[in-house]
Amino acid sequence: MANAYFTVSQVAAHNSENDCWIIVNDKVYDVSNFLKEHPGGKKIILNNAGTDATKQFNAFHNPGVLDKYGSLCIGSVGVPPMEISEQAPSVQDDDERQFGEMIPFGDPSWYQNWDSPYYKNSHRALRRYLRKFVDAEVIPFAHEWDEARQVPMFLFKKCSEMGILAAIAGNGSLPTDYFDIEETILFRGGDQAIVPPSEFDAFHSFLIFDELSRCASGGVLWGLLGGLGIGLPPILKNGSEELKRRIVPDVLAGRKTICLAITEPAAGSDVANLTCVANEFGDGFIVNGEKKWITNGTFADYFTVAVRTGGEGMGGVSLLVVERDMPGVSTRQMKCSGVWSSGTAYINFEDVKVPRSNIVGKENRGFKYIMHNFNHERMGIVIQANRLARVCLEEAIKYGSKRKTFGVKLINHPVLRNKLAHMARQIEATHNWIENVIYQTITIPEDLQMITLGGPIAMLKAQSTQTLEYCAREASQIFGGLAYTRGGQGEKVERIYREVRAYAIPGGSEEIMLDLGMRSSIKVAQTMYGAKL
Ligand code: HEM
Repeated sequence: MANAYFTVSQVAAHNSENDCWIIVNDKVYDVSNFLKEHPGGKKIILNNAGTDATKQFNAFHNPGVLDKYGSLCIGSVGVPPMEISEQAPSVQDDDERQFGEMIPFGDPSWYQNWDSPYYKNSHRALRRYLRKFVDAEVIPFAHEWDEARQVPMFLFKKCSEMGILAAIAGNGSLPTDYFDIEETILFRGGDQAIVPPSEFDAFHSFLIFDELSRCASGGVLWGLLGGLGIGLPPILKNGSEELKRRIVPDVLAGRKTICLAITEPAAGSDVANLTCVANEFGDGFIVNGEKKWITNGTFADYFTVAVRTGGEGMGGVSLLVVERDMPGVSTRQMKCSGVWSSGTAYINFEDVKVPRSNIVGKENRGFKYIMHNFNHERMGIVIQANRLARVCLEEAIKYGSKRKTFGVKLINHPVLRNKLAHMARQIEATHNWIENVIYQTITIPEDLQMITLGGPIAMLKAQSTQTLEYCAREASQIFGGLAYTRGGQGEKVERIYREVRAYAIPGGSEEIMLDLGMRSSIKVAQTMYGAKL
């Protein structure tokens, strides 16, 4: 029926409460049974029964609403298209210089006709694939999942099938020993793959985070990738082969989930002072302590836990994999301002017996592994924060182009354009810095990266979250009351505004990031580049 075609006068005949059709964007909707459920009321639709209500619809909704109510669509206005015998030539990948909706600064500049040295056809193909997925399968449900405080498990499976879980865990390389590349949508088929595995690089990982972040929900992003993105890499990098074989394939297949448990009620950014203790016990450890604000902790099967196995300070810290079904593990979901669907947990370990085979790498080397992981974690936060800021700008421009005050569209008020310009300049500056750093992660040897990139990445984190805070605030001002209510047209901006702190604090607070960034950069300049300071 959705392929049916109707004339305007056919639609006009359905204009009563029991038989009510409307046209929106050339599609015909039978809303007869929906009238009583319509959140905006029945009358307002009935006033437009049988007519083209596109203009009225657009004034009150985001276009995405219709994706969710697709079942109401019964066809289109007009006549069926003629059969085309030969397929029209498609746009060549190389020609895809324009991609997306062309809202100014609503996408990175290489989507909007600018040249870039960083991206190839495989990046363009990945971008196309992810956009379709996020538009159809994530954005329409983000609000629902957030309100339910849970990301559905089928999404893990779906992301595994695509190859996204493996791509994120590998951070710039694919952990091919632990998943079957030919089972994934993105990487199967060798050179013919959407992303040929031999071409996979850190810009593909960047794109995955960036495109997924268009869902405008830190809860969904962290719910899906927050635990895996930081909990699995230390195991992949430092764990014994036996530990990796036991854990990694299940997590990459979306059958099991993992999280990283470092922060404690009294130890956040000062990791070296953590108190959760693992004492030797037989051929293993007995773990006691608390962890707090642990992303995915509510549902994770595995916890990569920072524990004290030695003396005070950083030299006494190890990483240990604790499993949910080990006696003495309990978790409870915390009530946070934002990122509701990410399963943020408070965790108790009470006399949990953990076999020695679950230690990650060497005993008392955990601090180094954590520090190494931080660059990766922070870059994930940076990329998400900047896209969320971009979503705020995009939403504000779209809304400002339809909403009028005093007879003038919001974007035609200089005072509001000024806000948009300040948002755009910060987002673009941050984006260019991100690309520059990512390029260095490809060109600089890995052991040097920790030394030379640690400082800039720390500062970049502060840069991106301050940009996010600014954009979320200014977009909220532009949306007015709509950004003060959950759901509806201001849905994305309202949610992002609530999530700013979830980006500005974890992974290192802005204050610590800025100080660390400068301290480390001065040291690198003196010791490596010969600056006489
Ligand atoms: C297929 C047809 C329609 C669907 C599926 C639909 C769906 C919705 C939904 C889900 C909401 C809640 C807010 C949101 O999520 O955006 C809403 C609110 C609303 N709708 Fe509709 N709607 C339809 C048609 C219309 C039409 C034709 C009009 C006006 C002529 C209209 C006017 C409103 C108003 C005034 C609100 C309240 C907005 C607010 O709270 O600020 N709707 N609608």
